[in-house]
Amino acid sequence: MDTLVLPPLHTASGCVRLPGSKSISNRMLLLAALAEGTTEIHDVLVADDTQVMLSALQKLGVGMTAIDDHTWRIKGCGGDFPVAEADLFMGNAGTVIRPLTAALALSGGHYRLSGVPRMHERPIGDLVDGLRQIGADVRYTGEAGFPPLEIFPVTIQLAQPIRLRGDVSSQFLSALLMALPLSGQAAVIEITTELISQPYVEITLNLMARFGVKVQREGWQRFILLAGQRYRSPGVLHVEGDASSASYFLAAGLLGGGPVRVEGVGKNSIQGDVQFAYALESLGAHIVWGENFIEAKAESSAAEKIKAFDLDLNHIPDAAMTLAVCALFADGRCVLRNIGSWRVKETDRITAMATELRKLGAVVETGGDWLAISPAPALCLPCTPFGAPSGTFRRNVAIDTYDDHRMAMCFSLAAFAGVSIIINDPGCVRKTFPGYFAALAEISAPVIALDGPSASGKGTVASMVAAQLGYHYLDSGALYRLTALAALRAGVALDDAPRVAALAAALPARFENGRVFLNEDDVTDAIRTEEASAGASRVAVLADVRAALLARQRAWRRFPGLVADGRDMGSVVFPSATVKVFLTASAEARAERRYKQLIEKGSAANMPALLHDLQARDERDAQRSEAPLRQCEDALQVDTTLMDIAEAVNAVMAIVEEKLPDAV
Ligand SMILES: O=C(O)C1=C[C@@H](OP(=O)(O)O)[C@@H](O)[C@H](O)C1
Ligand SMILES: C=C(OP(=O)(O)O)C(=O)O
Repeated sequence: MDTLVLPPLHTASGCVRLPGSKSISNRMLLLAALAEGTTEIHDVLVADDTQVMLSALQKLGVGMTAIDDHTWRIKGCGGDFPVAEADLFMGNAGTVIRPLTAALALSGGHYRLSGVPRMHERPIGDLVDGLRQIGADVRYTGEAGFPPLEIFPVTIQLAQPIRLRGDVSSQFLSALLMALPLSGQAAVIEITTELISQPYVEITLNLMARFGVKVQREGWQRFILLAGQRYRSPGVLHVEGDASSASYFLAAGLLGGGPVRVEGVGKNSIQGDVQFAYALESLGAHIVWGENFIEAKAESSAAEKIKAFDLDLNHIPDAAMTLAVCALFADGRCVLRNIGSWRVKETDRITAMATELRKLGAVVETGGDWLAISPAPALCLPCTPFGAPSGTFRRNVAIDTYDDHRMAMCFSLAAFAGVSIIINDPGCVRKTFPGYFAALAEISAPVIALDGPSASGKGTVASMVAAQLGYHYLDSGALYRLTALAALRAGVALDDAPRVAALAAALPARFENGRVFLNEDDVTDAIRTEEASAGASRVAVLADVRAALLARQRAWRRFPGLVADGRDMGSVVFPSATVKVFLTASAEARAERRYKQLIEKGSAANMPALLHDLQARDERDAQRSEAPLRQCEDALQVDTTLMDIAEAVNAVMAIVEEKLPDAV
């Protein structure tokens, strides 16, 4: 089995661009297929659950074109699927099997729907009961009440109100609501129980309205659809960022100090899971709402535990799991109520959560629909940005994830206790967020920023420190050299900022085993020539180029950590770096090192000229308006004038040991 070892995490800050919402993506894709006209949907989630929907629609003969990974053009078929008989694979996607069962039951075809073994344990009986009341012929081919299913063509009759249970999953109501307009008849749904997860039904009603179908709602008990309503394409649609996925980063903002900003959802989101932010506020987070972002940070900079809570979380069943892991950091017993639906999701989440939280030392009580968590005294830590005590709590605990993406994602947050956590089968996040761990690393993986003037030895020292720690290594100067080389090779003038920046943004660069490639071309030596060096220094003054390379450099921040060397690592690229070192040496010492290097290579060298060049370069680097070379206030200086390489590495390692003891 694959495992991921997360290092102890201490701080989190930065910005995460959220992937598209699963709930919105799958609804929009289906409604676009059921509509008349062509719909272009942007920012569609790329993950297993949406792939299941796309593959099913494709198999049903719906006309679909991928404009790019995230953008689909769907030619609606008005509910009349071109393929009238098919076997469809539903994976473990509730947002696919429930709505498609209803839509196919009304479509007049013959279909078989099956999924992964866990899908065959997830109930669908209430939906099938509802569909049978209108004459649908849906049969269980395995155990009654559960997929797999077989659907036969019939004539639908909507004489009576449909009586539907709403206490197992809201997806049954959403599914019926989305399918009923296909009948063209008037319809009434009466909910015979409490309706859980209500905000998801609001998403359904909102998106149906965008496709031109209105539903009258009387409380959460009666839903009325007038006859003759048909879905019509609204043209172009955008999917919001996923609010459930946002919960992990917002929680990281609280546990790791923050601020952490998620982009793609904001105060006008149609997803109920944005209400997670209010719950987090009651734990002590400071939340800022924007039009298209939410930001979280710890309320106070003093060492404080987060506040214990007792909350009804029926409205945010998915994001609620994130709160269960936050409870590890609370100052008392926390209770999560009204979460019975957890038992029938990707796994029995109440049991799974209790089992894994106990491994971390928490005392956990469970009921049919609730969970209470009393953190182990050792895990009752002050918020870790302010320094976690070490050595007293369980480290290297292996967390089982039960093929449940949310188990993997929310337990990653336990690493903010300053302990390393092993996530078993981390790939299960592919259900809704394949890039989750990369995104988490970008805001939380430890960074050691090593800045300094040219020839200070920072490249050699940084790569040796990275090797000792088992960290990744970013040679940011190489990116500027690569950009210059790419421009020279493409015949682009080095001061043509827009064109050089475009090259930088799309640089087909690879770093492998100490070699550097542009496409398939090994350019390790080519980027070290005088021409490339001079070019690098020219393109590095262009603001557009620096901006284009910023995201690329930040993407280097991966677990277990990063050593980054350059001139603006601590000031611009990784301002929240845990360790910042300014590595310097007298101009004379640096010129002498250069001189020796050149002589060793058999090149001609002239000491006074080298010294003059270095001083001129220092001056240029310090004076430039974009990210000038300077020592950050929070950086420690290491002067290597009188040191050899081993001594310089030791000096940096001593700082790392002090600031990041668990890395060494
Ligand atoms: O309709 C939806 O998009 C969803 C509804 C919720 O399920 P329940 O209604 O079963 O709680 C939620 O847990 C699921 O991830 C997505
Ligand atoms: C419950 C979930 O998924 P599904 O859509 O399969 O119900 C979930 O994503 O947490």
